[in-house]
Amino acid sequence: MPALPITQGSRNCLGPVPSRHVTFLHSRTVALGRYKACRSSPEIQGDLSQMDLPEGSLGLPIVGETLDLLLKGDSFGAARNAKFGKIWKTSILGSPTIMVFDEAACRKVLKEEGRLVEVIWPDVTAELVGPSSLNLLKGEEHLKMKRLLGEAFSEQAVVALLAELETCAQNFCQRWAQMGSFSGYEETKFWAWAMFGAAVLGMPGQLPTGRKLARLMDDLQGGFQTVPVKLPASPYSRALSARKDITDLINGQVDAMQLQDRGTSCLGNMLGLEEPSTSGGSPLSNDHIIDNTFAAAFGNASAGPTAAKILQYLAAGSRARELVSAELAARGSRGPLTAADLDNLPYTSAVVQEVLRITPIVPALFRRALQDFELCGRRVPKGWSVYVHTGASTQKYNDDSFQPERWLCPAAAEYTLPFGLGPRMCLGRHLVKAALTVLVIVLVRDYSWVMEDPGEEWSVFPTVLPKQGLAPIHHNL
Ligand code: HEM
Repeated sequence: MPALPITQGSRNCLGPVPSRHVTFLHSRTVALGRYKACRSSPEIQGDLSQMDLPEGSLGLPIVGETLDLLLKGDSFGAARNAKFGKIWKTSILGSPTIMVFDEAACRKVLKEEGRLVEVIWPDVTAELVGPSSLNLLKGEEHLKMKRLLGEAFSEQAVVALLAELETCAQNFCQRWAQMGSFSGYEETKFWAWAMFGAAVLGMPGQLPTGRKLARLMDDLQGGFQTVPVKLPASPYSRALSARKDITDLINGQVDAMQLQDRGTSCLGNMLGLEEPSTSGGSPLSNDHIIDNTFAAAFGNASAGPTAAKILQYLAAGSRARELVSAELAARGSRGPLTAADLDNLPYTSAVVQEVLRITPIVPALFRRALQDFELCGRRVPKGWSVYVHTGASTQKYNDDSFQPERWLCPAAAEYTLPFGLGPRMCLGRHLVKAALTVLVIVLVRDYSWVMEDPGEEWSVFPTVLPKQGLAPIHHNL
């Protein structure tokens, strides 16, 4: 995600910059009693000038604490959490920054998008994702487009895609069984892109689709992690060339849909959308369709690593696998999956929630303060970066336990915000939850596998990914 500082780009689900998810700041240890609990809503106050900034240090002039961050990686945030609590200041990657780990404060900041804070993206986002993408739209324009696109990615729209999601999951599970052993991280990436191809673009949910989109998206995302120099064969030129190839691919799908029928894909749904207007609606412009298909693709970059956790936690012998298996057996359904199947599998749904919670692939969201405001009794100054560590209370990488049961109790909603909150909440959440649930069902119902290293750790800085790629996994029928 970043020409932004490494961290800023990677943030949002978003995928942009998925290979630079900012995770080093998570809270392994929390200093109790060092911060004022954030109970009040973040209010703009008449005079905040007397209010203290959060504790912490801005480090050296210009470089701030960036070198410390690069040297210490994951422990950079953990050490400061232990010292300063759930809100502290630093200066990294050229920006004075407030780090927010308090769950209630995170929720409040995200809900105040557009009033107290706004999302920040690197300049190259306009070229790589597109100026009409949700990521770059702001204020009313963003809300209007989000509402409209919400119809193309709604729960109802996803129900119409269940057959495609099931076929795609079956294709990959069969492939993995035939492979005997494979790299879980790489293969779930291909699954994620084939799933995206099928559900969003109306392509076959098969390996060639997954491989092609994975390669193009790797090149495109590389554009966030390099200097934006357009020399032949430079990584940035490769990113722009990937953008062109994907645009051609989307246009090809649009032409085919207009000639035949729109089908049930999200792209087909977008073609049927009309921009609200007093003089009768007009179809969504081609720019909006293309750029928001890119926004969705960047979002989808988190789906593969999330699915990799399914392989890790539902391997043969795991308790979660036994309970999913028992739940599926009790339902006895063998025909194509239906919305009712997905609605009536509480433990299986809890497994998906837990897979999204543990080792979160999107651990922080990046904002800029639009004005001075108060948070947890401290002042957040206008213009500073604000890193919102969603689900911070549960981010204990490699030191956490997989317990789907936690989602079966009433307090479940407090555990994490895997899809963010407020106006910028994930557009693809219904789709990816359904896709992950279908993958869990097909895998556990029809296959079994063992992990060579069930306890394989995940690295968290600069990217959230399994240290050995979850390899190899041995599959048997
Ligand atoms: C496990 C997979 C996913 C995770 C964890 C995830 C997470 C998130 C999060 C946390 C945000 C909020 C970003 C912010 O507030 O700055 C977000 C936004 C977004 N996501 Fe996802 N996402 C996932 C999959 C998807 C998929 C499959 C799509 C589309 C098909 C998608 C499309 C988007 C878009 C377009 C936005 C931007 C929304 C806006 O700015 O209004 N995401 N996602």
